[in-house]
Amino acid sequence: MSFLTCFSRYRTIWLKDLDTVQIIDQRHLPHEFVIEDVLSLDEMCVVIKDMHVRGAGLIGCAAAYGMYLSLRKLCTSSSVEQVRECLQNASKKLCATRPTAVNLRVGVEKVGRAVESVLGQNGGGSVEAALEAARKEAARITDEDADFCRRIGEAGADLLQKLYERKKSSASAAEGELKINVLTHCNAGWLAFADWGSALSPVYAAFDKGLPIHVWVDETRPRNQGASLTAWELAKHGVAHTVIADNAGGHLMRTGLVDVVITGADRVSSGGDACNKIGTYLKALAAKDNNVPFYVALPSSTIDWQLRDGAEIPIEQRGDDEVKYAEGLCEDGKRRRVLLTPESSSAGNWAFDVTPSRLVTGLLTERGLAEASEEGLAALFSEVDRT
Ligand SMILES: CSC[C@H]1O[C@H](OP(=O)(O)O)[C@H](O)[C@@H]1O
Repeated sequence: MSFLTCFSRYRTIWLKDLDTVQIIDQRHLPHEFVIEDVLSLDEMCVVIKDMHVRGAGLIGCAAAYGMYLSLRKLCTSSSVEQVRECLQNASKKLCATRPTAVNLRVGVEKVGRAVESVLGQNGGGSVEAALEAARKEAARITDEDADFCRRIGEAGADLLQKLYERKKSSASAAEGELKINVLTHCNAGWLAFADWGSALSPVYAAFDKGLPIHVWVDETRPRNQGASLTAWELAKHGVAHTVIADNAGGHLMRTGLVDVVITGADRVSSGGDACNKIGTYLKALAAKDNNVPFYVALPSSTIDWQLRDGAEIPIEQRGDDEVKYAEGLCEDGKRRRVLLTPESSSAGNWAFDVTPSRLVTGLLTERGLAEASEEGLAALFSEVDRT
């Protein structure tokens, strides 16, 4: 079995046995592949907050399994009231870990509702029934996340194919030299979801169909998810890519080296504003100025139907050490953290920004492409109750 085949068999989260959730601890990538056992709600909160797992879809799945793990600690004779209390406490703790990606809150709420539906039956249900309902719902959310992302890939590959055909008909380069250049920011690949990814899923689907494709990978300071995770994923899949400094994108767009920008999102408002990793907004501005299409790829679980204006999305601020220090593998093969700034300097660490819908060419969802507007999203998801 090749290295690639080996990794393509992994999802990012799974249940090993009824007491143990397993995850890939992404802090060690790209240099080490480490699987971590998560045994309790409190451990899951640390895993999410300290970003052993990250990415909107994946933290939604992790939070759902966190709700399940909280119930594992109850004794079988616990009352319905104790089950409800336990879930309320778990929900509060999980929602406090990372505030921006809406998938986390949605995962927590869905498990809460699934458990409530069995508790409500015949005036009271057992702890076993509650546990089984929570486990099933967490698994369902995870499967759905993977399935939505796979479908985003199919829709996005068609889009990339069309861009390629257009480029072929207008380009002077020989066909053998033609390729589609995608620029992406942060990591919205399979590591950020249960599987496949959002922004990278179209890249994988197009590559697997034989489309010549190359990806410009923003390093994505301060945590470098592009340099360490996106580059690792693409390398494992065999996709040609080049890691670039975060500030290079504007120059590349201006000199015709980018055909399309595709990013993920942590929360999209019902009006089509897209909140994503800090720096995304600047890429969207540069894309607009250079007529480069700018797509945001997301499963519908990332849409916050209750929030119309992206300016209201809570922006997570993380510790200043993430900006002041960089971490990596040294020449002696050891991993170290080094200080980049004067010891006394303070640093600001806004983790996300919001790109207004007017800068977004389209939203790539599991149901296909939507215009980035209230009308565009409503047309694709007409069944959703927006009240
Ligand atoms: C929507 S998936 C990937 C998404 O998650 C990243 O954030 P983080 O690594 O802080 O969890 C980033 O915004 C990506 O686009």
